[in-house]
Amino acid sequence: MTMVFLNKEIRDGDNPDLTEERKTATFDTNKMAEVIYGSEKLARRRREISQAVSLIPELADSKPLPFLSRNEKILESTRKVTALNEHLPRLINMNDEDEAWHIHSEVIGFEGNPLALHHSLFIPPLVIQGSDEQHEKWLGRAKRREIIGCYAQTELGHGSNIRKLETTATYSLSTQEFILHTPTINALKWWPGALGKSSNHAVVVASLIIKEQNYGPHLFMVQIRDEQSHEPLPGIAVGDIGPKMAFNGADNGFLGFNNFRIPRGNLLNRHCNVEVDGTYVRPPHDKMNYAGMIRVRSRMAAEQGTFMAQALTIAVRYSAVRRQGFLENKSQEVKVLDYQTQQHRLFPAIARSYAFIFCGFETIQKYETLQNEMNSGNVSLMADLHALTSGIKSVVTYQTGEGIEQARMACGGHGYSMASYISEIYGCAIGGCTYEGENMVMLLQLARYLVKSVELAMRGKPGDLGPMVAYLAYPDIKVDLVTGPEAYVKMFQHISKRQSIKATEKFHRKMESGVSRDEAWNQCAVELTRASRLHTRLYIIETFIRRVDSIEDLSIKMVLTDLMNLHLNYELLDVASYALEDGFMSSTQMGFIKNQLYSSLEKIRPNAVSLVDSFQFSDLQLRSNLLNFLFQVLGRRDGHVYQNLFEWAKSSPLNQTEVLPSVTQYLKPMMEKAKL
Ligand SMILES: CCCCC/C=C/C/C=C\C/C=C\CC/C=C/C(=O)SCCNC(=O)CCNC(=O)[C@H](O)C(C)(C)COP(=O)(O)OP(=O)(O)OC[C@H]1O[C@@H](n2cnc3c(N)ncnc32)[C@H](O)[C@@H]1OP(=O)(O)O
Ligand SMILES: Cc1cc2nc3c(=O)[nH]c(=O)nc-3n(C[C@H](O)[C@H](O)[C@H](O)COP(=O)(O)OP(=O)(O)OC[C@H]3O[C@@H](n4cnc5c(N)ncnc54)[C@H](O)[C@@H]3O)c2cc1C
Repeated sequence: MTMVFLNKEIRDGDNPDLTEERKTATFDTNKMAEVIYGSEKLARRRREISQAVSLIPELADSKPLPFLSRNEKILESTRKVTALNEHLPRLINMNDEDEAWHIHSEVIGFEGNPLALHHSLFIPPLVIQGSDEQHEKWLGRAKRREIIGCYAQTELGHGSNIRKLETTATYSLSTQEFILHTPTINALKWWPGALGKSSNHAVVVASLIIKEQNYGPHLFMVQIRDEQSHEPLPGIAVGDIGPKMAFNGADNGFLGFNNFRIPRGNLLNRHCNVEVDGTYVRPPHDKMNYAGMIRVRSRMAAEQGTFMAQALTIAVRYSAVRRQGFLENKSQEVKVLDYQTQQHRLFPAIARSYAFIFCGFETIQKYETLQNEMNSGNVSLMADLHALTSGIKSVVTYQTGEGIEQARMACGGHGYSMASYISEIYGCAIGGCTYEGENMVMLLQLARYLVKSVELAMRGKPGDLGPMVAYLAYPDIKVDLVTGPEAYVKMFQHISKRQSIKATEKFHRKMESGVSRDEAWNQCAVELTRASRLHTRLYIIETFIRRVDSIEDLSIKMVLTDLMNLHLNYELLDVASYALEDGFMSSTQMGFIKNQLYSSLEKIRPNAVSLVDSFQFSDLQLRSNLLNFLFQVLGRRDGHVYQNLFEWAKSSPLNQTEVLPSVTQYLKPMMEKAKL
């Protein structure tokens, strides 16, 4: 059986415009996939999994998802995820999180499903915060999916400020239980994915109260529904919070407790504990209970890079088959991908997708190191990684939203149709600006770290700065951008350093003028968030350069160098005003950057389709299902867009009858009345 991804193997039936694009590539997409996903084995496994899934009819969508009601979406996503469950052990390595993620996104798409958070937010905190005994009790059951869980932290009244969560877990000395209680409407848990209708367990975050003292947010394992009847247990109110911008195949929920009792052993107590007599045993780090959030944020760069890559695959392929307008040759309209404006819309976003994925691999590895260190009691890396991942999650989610929106606009009218699938990807990805820490809030967390680092540098202690911020103490030496990437890094370092120092100095001046610390912080917050973004963008650039440096295959290195140069020039141009302001960058350099950018667009043009093909998303993943639905969508690999759009429209439920009730009940009488 042939794999459907090779650019060498060009299928006869493909749109000739796309075939032509694939022939111009200077590299092999399978080789590029190895670089994107980390190794030959990982890339091959993804292809094998996609191939295997495409051969199992019950894993295909039974209808185009946008035509389903909310109830149907939940039913359909649950049907698919439970069918998938049956096949999983045969299709993937069950201990491999990346394989699990890949296969779920193949089968489920972006609509969400009632088990998505079971694996990403219920099991991980149990692993991280639960003791061996607690693993024994719940982990096996959770992994076997005997129980379904979610992560219930956010409340109606509080999401960002976790210290003010109002759900209480009060220790009862007499019964050695915790009493969970929701004192007000505001204290209802609100938002947790899969809580509304599907889960029967939840990791609940509640303020721990012992002898009237509040010890802050802690994690508790709570059974919320009966395992047989699935009815909520007495003392529990639970339900769905209604439709959302996206994720409508998932049941985000609310949850309230009325003096609901759980055993003392349900406090997840690997790192902290409440002893029988109510003695509190502190964790080794104050924010140990937040470790799970660092984990999720550390995965967001790669995740969001992949979301953007999917939208770009759709937009770039479509742009290569969409012909409109003329350039020099007036006998044939051009592919819209030949317009410089179209390239400027799409190619920098392709570069960012690659950059985010490369950066993501580094942050995931950093988290794994942290996890190992934490397991042996060393929490010294937590602050650095919290700062880094706070910045990264904020920058990548925002820029991914921008990139996907550009991809949609680049598809013109058809991008606005749900047949493009881009709006669904956008709805899901843009949620990332909010979930796992609202972006501004997280940028301000990184800013705390930057301000402290600048203060250290100011106090003449550059040796105390961690490697990520060492540049804050570097001297300013002008650079010649012609010399290559290192000069770009130095220019970016100058910009980032200057903004961090400016924001810190402003903060200090405010306090010196008598403004309180908190108020001064607020009055500098915009400048502080700017510093955080610049620092993070610098970090992403550095990870991109590191990755390209490490590549041995020459053809891959050359095209990735083009992509990296595009990224460097695009990013620097975007923030150039910071360096022009103090004369660090000259207007001649500014002109150089622009010219480099335009020349990068030209260099990338012949490789554009193959750069997105290299992500190796199957048509199923892009909701262009090969088995059941030959008529979806814009991003299909074979490029046959128009006839499939027509089939898509014909399948709309509105077209199942010629005359709708809206006409007979309202329009017809109106027109009749007008004739009288
Ligand atoms: C299956 C495939 C299908 C494809 C489709 C699907 C795909 C999408 C995939 C997933 C998406 C689906 C669903 C999304 C699920 C979302 C879940 C959630 O959102 S869970 C809830 C997340 N909530 C948050 O993130 C809340 C954010 N707030 C906070 O983290 C804290 O409140 C905040 C802002 C950090 C402040 O905490 P606070 O206790 O008040 O601390 P201070 O600000 O006072 O800081 C004190 C010091 O502590 C340091 N700190 C803070 N946090 C940490 C930490 N985690 N680690 C280490 N240190 C930390 C802080 O820096 C301060 O240090 P200094 O005093 O400055 O030294
Ligand atoms: C799709 C989705 C899935 C989710 N899944 C889950 C889940 O599974 N489990 C769960 O527990 N939660 C979940 N959440 C909730 C999510 O984590 C919170 O919505 C998020 O942390 C933001 O908190 P908030 O809603 O309180 O926003 P708010 O904090 O109310 O934000 C509103 C505005 O106030 C600003 N703001 C707030 N505090 C500050 C500050 N200190 N400084 C400056 N500005 C500030 C913000 O920047 C924002 O502009 C989910 C949310 C979404 C959208």
